[in-house]
Amino acid sequence: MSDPITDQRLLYIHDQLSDEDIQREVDLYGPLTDSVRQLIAATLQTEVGEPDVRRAKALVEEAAAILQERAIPGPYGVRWGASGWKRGWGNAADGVRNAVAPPLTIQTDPDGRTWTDFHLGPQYEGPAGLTHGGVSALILDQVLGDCAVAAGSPGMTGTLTLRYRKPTPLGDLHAEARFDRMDGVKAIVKGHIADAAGICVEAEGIFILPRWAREAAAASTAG
Ligand SMILES: CCCCCCCCCC(=O)SCCNC(=O)CCNC(=O)[C@H](O)C(C)(C)COP(=O)(O)OP(=O)(O)OC[C@H]1O[C@@H](n2cnc3c(N)ncnc32)[C@H](O)[C@@H]1OP(=O)(O)O
Repeated sequence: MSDPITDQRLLYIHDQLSDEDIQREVDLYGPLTDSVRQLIAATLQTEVGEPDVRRAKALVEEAAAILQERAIPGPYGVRWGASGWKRGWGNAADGVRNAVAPPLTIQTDPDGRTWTDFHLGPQYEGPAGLTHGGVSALILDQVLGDCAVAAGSPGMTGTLTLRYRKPTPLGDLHAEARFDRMDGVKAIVKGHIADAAGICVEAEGIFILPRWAREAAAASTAG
């Protein structure tokens, strides 16, 4: 018997929610996620005294207990409403309900260029005062992956190759990607992260629709 926690296919869910219901959820959970994001930065930056730290801890635990009273048992998955509105709200890079996400708001131009202007706070630090290299990889994985989707070739990341050309500061940054070419079932996408002075990290990604999804797509076309 399949288990929704371990069988990825069961986490692609068509729940038929209306756009109005989805918008209500965005309006409810978006601000909650922003508050938790503020909390993460405040936890890192606070210099208040011990009693206030202990009081804050108790309040955070109380909030967590309220939210856990009724909760899904595992990942959020990817869900679609009745109109096709897609919600990857658990996504670590751009999930509406994921306070770990910077978050990214990714846009695609008519010519297929996919891009985002975003801000990295102190919680994304690696080297002193600079962006963690793994966080750069997270962002580029998402932006390049969305570019593959926009090009009509969605897929899992098979290979992501990065070149860290110069240190990436924290703060205001820009990432973008362009579809390069298809090589059989592999979509090749290239992109970068830049600060105001230029490119910090270059990336090339190979995105592949998993075999099970290719077979399902072929079966539905044949049917
Ligand atoms: C359904 C869409 C979902 C979109 C979600 C986007 C989320 C954001 C991006 C991510 O974070 S994805 C998470 C990180 N990636 C993974 O966890 C992927 C784990 N690996 C896999 O699931 C499979 O290995 C993979 C889908 C990448 C390939 O499996 P397949 O069974 O489809 O590969 P197959 O053996 O049929 O090979 C097809 C072609 O791809 C090539 N290939 C396979 N794995 C590769 C790889 N890892 N890198 C580069 N090329 C690869 C393979 O050589 C072959 O090339 P040729 O057609 O030229 O012969």
